[in-house]
Amino acid sequence: MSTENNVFLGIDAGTQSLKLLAYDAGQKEILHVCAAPLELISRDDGSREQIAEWWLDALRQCMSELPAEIKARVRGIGVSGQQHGFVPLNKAGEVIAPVKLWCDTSTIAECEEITLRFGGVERCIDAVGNPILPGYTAPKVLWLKKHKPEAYAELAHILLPHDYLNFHLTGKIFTEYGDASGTGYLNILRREYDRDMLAAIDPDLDLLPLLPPLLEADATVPLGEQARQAFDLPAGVKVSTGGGDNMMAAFGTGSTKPGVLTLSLGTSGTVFAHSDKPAIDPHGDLAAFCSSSGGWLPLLCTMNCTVATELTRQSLGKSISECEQLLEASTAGANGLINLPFYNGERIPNLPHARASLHGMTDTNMTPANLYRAAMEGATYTLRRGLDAFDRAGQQFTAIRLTGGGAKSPHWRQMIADVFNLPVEIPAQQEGAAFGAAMQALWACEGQADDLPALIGEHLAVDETMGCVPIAENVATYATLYQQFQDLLGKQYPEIQ
Ligand SMILES: Nc1ncnc2c1ncn2[C@@H]1O[C@H](COP(=O)(O)OP(=O)(O)O)[C@@H](O)[C@H]1O
Ligand SMILES: O=C(CO)[C@@H](O)[C@H](O)COP(=O)(O)O
Repeated sequence: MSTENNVFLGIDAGTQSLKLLAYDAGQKEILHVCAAPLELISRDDGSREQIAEWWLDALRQCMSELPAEIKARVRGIGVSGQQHGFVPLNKAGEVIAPVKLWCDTSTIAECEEITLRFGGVERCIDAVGNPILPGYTAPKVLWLKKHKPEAYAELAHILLPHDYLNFHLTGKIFTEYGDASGTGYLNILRREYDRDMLAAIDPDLDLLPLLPPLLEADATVPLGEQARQAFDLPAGVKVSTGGGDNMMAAFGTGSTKPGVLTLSLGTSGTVFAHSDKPAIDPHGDLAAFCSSSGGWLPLLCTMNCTVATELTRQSLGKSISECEQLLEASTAGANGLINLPFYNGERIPNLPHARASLHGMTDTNMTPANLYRAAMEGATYTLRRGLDAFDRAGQQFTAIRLTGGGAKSPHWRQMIADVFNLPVEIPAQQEGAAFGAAMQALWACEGQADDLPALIGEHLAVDETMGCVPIAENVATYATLYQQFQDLLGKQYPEIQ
């Protein structure tokens, strides 16, 4: 089928903003990108929540900015969403509680309870593929039962953020394997909901009927009439299944075939690669997720990526460009300062109780430049542990595709190349998750399911001017510094060894 003039929309509901991207598949051109910021509710008990209606407000705002001539050419929409959030709906389809997000660490007790009932961490990993961690959806469901019993009594549907946006667009409740694999209750080996895990979450209620049906990755659902009218879109628009933001970034960076390592520098930091078979990490560092293209997507996620750089930047009262200058004015190792950046606990390493700490402070190194560099280095070293995990699994890579807001920083790009000792490539289409969602929509709506990597290869370009290669001298320095960071981590948190 011809893609001439056809436009595909990618919607990415990230933690800090919702973005809308319009891609002209015929001209291979991004026509429009806009974003609406999102607030975050943070409490000292580790709660990190958003109100689902905020995402709809943000979507309405972005849609209202999309020019009518582009809207008229829209054929498909793909939705990317921050993973793991629990959107509880009642029978009427109304959201009955604030959404606990991927970065919420208030459910440590619930994780322990579910893990114990299921038979221990090893059994969770062996049977289902993943341990039960505070970021995942499973403990959030038990948390609602324990902390908001009135809401739990009304619970009729358990959705994820991107499922909820799809529900708003289509009027239909469904999900897909990628995002569902981040719940903790999808058995990633059998690719079905795990009844034993559901019983471990709530032994008193059969949760299975509350879960959305799983659609295949290349399925589509018609845009609902209500959304079509509200957004002033043409008839015949289809919505693809979408997926978690990392699954969509896999489309947007080319990690839809083995051998391409993607690193995302967003609120969270992630390192992931496509796998044609289930990839279970016995250490539990790589989450055994499914992809949203029919395969699997082993992934390491840290909760403190631009969280670390942003908190430091804000406390220094500097702009992003001033912080770039601070990086210029500092050298590898931040003159001895080391930041263990666990501001609201951490997913990997699994330290939900941890708090950030600064080490090696002297009367000469406490400068804004060293503080900012140490935050960025700490966030980078925790991601470097992802490459170690892929090494242990026998997967090697020749380059890194970088995406997420932090990829805009030239100094961070060079730091990644030096710490990972791999060339860094920057996709020309920079909004990896939103572009990936548009690519999934193109793939599914135009019936081009046969050769996804070829389709991606046709549309995805690498920006040759923005890439960088490791600098030998820095690689050697950072190898020593990374080892120092690892040693300090082991000393501070012996439980992770
Ligand atoms: N040049 C830069 N240097 C460092 N961080 C940056 C730069 N540009 C953007 N960012 C950070 O990127 C983050 C947003 O990234 P994004 O991937 O959009 O996040 P999310 O998807 O989690 O909402 C913000 O915290 C922002 O400060
Ligand atoms: O929890 C994970 C991955 O397991 C996070 O990557 C979230 O999906 C949030 O993404 P961003 O808002 O940082 O893009």
